[in-house]
Amino acid sequence: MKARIVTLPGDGVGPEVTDAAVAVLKAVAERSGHTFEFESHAIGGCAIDATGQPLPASTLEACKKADAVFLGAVGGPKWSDPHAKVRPEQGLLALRAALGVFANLRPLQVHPALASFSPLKNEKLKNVDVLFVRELTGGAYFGAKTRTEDAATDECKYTVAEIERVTHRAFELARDRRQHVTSVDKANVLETSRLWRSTVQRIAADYPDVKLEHQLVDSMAMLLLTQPSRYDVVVTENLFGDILTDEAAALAGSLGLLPSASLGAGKVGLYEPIHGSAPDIAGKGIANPLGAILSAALLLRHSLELEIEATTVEAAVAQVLSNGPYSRDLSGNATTTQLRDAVISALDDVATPAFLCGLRACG
Ligand SMILES: NC(=O)c1ccc[n+]([C@@H]2O[C@H](COP(=O)([O-])OP(=O)(O)OC[C@H]3O[C@@H](n4cnc5c(N)ncnc54)[C@H](O)[C@@H]3O)[C@@H](O)[C@H]2O)c1
Ligand SMILES: CC(C)[C@H](C(=O)O)[C@@H](O)C(=O)O
Ligand SMILES: [Mg+2]
Repeated sequence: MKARIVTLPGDGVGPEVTDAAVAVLKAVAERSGHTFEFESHAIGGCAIDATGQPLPASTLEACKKADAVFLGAVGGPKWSDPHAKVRPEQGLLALRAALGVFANLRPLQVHPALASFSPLKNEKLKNVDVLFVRELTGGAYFGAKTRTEDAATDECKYTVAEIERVTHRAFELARDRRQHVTSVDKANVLETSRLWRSTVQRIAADYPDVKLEHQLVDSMAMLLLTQPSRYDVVVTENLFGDILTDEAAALAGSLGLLPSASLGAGKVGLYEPIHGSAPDIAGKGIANPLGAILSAALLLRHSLELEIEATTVEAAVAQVLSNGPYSRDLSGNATTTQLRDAVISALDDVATPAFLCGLRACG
């Protein structure tokens, strides 16, 4: 197949991990006979420096025309003045809104070789396989903001329609997994959460084969650490999902490991590792690229519908996690490019005839 992929490397370690993900996608294309065309555009702090805007119109236009968009990370201390009028993160939020990608899928699995990096004991790490479905285009991130000398507000608003569409997505995903949805809210305090809970409860009636439970976000933060294998699909609002998934990454062993796919009703998906621009390690060539590479696998699966190719990349990453090399966040010495090359070389070990044929209908 032929696909056009827009890359938005962004700031800090963003370009370093994007380079690795693109190299893996190119290696997949070479081996399976697909043609992927890449086009890079500016977003975030580097776009502010170049154009004054965190999401230049030319970047957004290119993203809307693409088959899929891959983003590294945005932000950093250079653009973090609390009084700044424009911020890199605004570019990312505007992009998510413009693409209408309301469902942010963040899968968590724990590789057995990384058990010692997790705060959990071995027994509790067994069978951890959680899919977070984070609402991505509503809530406090997108409500009205006010600021005076001595006060500030961020409105948190959700409409029924916004809750319904992400809930449907979560239940559909649960049907193909272990038929269990946990909806996380703060319904004991927040009106938006009470609307969330009643809407999720109503939608659940359309999916009698899927079990629903509700959990308050504060206790969920604890349960995620103490009983992670209890959870299958976890659906929650924007801010809670942001926080819980960084916590989830700690269970996996490093923030550098978790991927994400942001999907909407339209064709274009946005793919990014869940970590940020990691200013403390940027430019050193030591960022862990595996979250970015796994995001590329999600791109293959969800936007290009190349399931065999996606599974092959995931198997290659799993092989690297079993055998090494490991990056600094996992107590190794491997650089970002060494990890990238190790994954590409592992592709050849795990490749199946179906992968090598791609859509060329060989044999
Ligand atoms: N999607 C995004 O673009 C995104 C996501 C989160 C944060 N940010 C932005 O990134 C900037 C820095 O935020 P932060 O420091 O709170 O979070 P961060 O995720 O950038 O870093 C947190 C910690 O995790 C480490 N880390 C992150 N990614 C890593 C990787 N791939 N390999 C190894 N270690 C890694 C960092 O070195 C740091 O110690 C902020 O401007 C924030 O807004 C952007
Ligand atoms: C950079 C920031 C706007 C972003 C978010 O909060 O959504 C990030 O933390 C993430 O998890 O993708
Ligand atoms: Mg985050």
